[in-house]
Amino acid sequence: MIGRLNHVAIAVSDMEAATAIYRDTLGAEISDKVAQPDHGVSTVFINLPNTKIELLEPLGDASPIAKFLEKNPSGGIHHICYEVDDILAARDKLVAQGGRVLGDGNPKIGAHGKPVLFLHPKDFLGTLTELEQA
Ligand SMILES: CC[C@@H](C(=O)O)C(=O)SCCNC(=O)CCNC(=O)[C@H](O)C(C)(C)COP(=O)(O)OP(=O)(O)OC[C@H]1O[C@@H](n2cnc3c(N)ncnc32)[C@H](O)[C@@H]1OP(=O)(O)O
Ligand SMILES: [Co+2]
Repeated sequence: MIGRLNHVAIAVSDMEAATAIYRDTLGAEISDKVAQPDHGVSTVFINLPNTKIELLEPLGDASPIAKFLEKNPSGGIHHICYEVDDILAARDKLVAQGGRVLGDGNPKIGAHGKPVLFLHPKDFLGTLTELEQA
């Protein structure tokens, strides 16, 4: 079902400090910061030869990453994102196997303009898992 690793997301409380680490210390090229109001986060992407790193900073009062950052104030790996050829077929198959899709169960448009959905971390080895339509 799953295909390419699209991105690994890291939650951060200070985006400027985080981008400085990737840009200045690790020598990576970073994207502009983009507000994603439908997702309660702001994002910066780091394009690597084989995948991407997504830096996430809370946006608004009800950010889904707020509690994670309370527990991990210096930041941490928040989720991984796999591409799938057919996100609705993947969702239906996972739900039929007892997997929990977060939110209302329907895909939302993600940071790359494609449908995404999230799977509960307790069903996937303690790892919050995002699926993105390829
Ligand atoms: C920019 C758009 C998009 C893209 O295109 O890339 C994005 O990436 S948006 C990214 C942000 N959006 C989301 O994360 C949406 C999905 N997330 C959620 O619905 C919630 O964050 C959550 C996963 C349901 C967690 O909710 P929360 O209220 O923060 O915590 P809970 O108390 O309900 O947590 C229950 C349980 O799960 C553990 N947990 C929580 N978050 C994670 C995590 N990121 N990785 C691993 N485990 C996680 C939490 O510790 C609790 O465990 P126990 O303490 O053992 O009960
Ligand atoms: Co993501």
